[in-house]
Amino acid sequence: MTKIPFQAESQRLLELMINSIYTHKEIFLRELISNASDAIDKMYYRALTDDNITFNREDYYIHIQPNKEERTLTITDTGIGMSREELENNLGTIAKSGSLAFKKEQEIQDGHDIIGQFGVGFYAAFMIASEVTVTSRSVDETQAYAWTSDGTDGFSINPVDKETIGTTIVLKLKENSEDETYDEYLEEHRLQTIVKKYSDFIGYPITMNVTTQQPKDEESDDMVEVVETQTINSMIPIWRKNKSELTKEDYEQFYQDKRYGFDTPLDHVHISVDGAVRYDSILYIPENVPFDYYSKEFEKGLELYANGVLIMEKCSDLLPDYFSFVKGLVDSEDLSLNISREMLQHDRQLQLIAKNIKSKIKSQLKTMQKNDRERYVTFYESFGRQLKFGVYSDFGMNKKDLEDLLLFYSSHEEKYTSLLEYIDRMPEEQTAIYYATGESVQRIKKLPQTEMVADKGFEILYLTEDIDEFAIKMLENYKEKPFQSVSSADLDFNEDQEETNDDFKELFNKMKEILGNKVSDVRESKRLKSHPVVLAADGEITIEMEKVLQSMPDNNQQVKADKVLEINAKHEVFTKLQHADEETLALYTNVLYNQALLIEGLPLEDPVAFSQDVCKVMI
Ligand SMILES: Nc1ncnc2c1ncn2[C@@H]1O[C@H](COP(=O)(O)OP(=O)(O)OP(=O)(O)O)[C@@H](O)[C@H]1O
Repeated sequence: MTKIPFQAESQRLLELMINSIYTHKEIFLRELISNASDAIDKMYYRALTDDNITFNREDYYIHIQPNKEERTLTITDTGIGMSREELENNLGTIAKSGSLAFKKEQEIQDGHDIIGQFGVGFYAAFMIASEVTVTSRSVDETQAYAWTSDGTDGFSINPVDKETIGTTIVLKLKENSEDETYDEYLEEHRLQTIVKKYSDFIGYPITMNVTTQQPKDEESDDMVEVVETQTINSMIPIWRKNKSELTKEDYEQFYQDKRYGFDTPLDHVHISVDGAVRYDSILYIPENVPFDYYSKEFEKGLELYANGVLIMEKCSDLLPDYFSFVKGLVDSEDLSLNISREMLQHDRQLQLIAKNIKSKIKSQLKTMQKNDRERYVTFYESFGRQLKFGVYSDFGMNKKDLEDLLLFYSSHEEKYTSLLEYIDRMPEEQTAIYYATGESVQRIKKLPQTEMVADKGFEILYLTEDIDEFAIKMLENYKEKPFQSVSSADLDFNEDQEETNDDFKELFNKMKEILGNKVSDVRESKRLKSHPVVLAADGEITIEMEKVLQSMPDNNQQVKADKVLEINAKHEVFTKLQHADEETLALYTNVLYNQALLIEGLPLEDPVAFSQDVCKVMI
């Protein structure tokens, strides 16, 4: 039989893994058991929709058998099996395409990365085996096939006899070397320990023929070796266990086993509800942003089990988009097993669970925000953006749910603050929540607009992300305090300032004429102290929003802020303007306007003309 080569990328990953110095080689068993358990799940699920198949739970198991003489370890399952094509496709391709391209080779130091991020599952077998044979018979076929490979260049597939449906994997262990003894995977006790450690919660019995010493007969002291088949896992899924029996490490281990992420979760919630709807759930808040989180490929959702049987891997209806980073599962006795995806959407039980879960996540995050700020900031730096999207999307429908979870970097002690903390610190005479937008905190701090507000002793929120101002605009106010941009043209807390005098007005009109429709108005500034000029915006669209909208690929080019050029009448430059002849006034006006654009981080319309204007001023 000719050899079929591995796909190029699989081949490369395989080499990396076989030769990796990955120290936790024992996880190969977890991978194979987990595949076996999935295969039985599939069988169970199939039985629900196919009347020709009956599923008796007792008939389904995973059996592990070491053979010391032959140095083999065999893992058998009674799952759904694989056809010839499935063997070729499923075991010929490693992980998802593009995964190697994503991870640069030098970043893969110990294999941990590959296993964690992409789930190379089955291939982990080659860390300990020099040859792997997978004999499988699919539920849909009478002919079985054997897939064999030494993991180097390819595999072969041959028809073989197999009476029962399911899969048997024989691992021919590698020869022991100076650094590694592979014989340990032939020891019953070692295998039992690995199963207990990683696969205890698997919902089907994991059996093994275990040798024990027993008295020869009741009266005798003589012992004999007895071999009996034992179930070595407890079969109670972790989510059905009592919270008090579980440690933080158990939850973290489960997170890793389930490959919810490669990181250590920041927090978890274990919920057991026994009310109008009964369910158990474990939810995790990851620490790191998954590599595909902001791509189209990312699918949100929780695993959904109906009474211990996995019926959906990513049930998206269980999570609102703004909590799409949450990982975990829900298991409910009340869900019907053969429910379709479409029906599930309208299922009342599921809607109740989703609602419940949403408020649990919210309160968990609030608690973290209150009790462990450092951890919350880590969370927020990863996923705060998603919360702000949540405030903004669906026409602000969820803003009340989310406003207390938001943090903004603030001028007060230069750290993150919640909105509640902000208003608690507000002096009595302050009526609004002030914010300033810009590319970075450093840049915002230097904005002329912030000067007067800061001088008044009012705290300013520094908004540096694209989404920030959109979210703020959607919120409108927080506990009845309106949000006010320090750049907005109607910012006015200098009540005692006199009306702009008529002479000034005439000058401003002339300047407006010079600038034409580049600005909607030229006015005296009420916010500037030491700077001569600034741009403000009239109306709903701010300059920062204009920048964001213009940078988007859709046709937002038309959306422009109504820009107002504000002049500081107390600045020396203003006296110059007052005494300038027509030509000089045009020159100064253009220079000032361009300076204002630069301060805002807006592009100059004609940099060359600006440079020439500056030279003219200097000469
Ligand atoms: N024991 C088995 N019975 C039936 N199908 C199997 C078995 N083992 C593997 N497969 C099939 O081979 C595929 C590839 O397995 P592999 O472990 O490489 O990745 P995976 O299980 O899909 O992903 P991951 O390991 O990341 O969860 C599986 O998706 C499954 O379809």
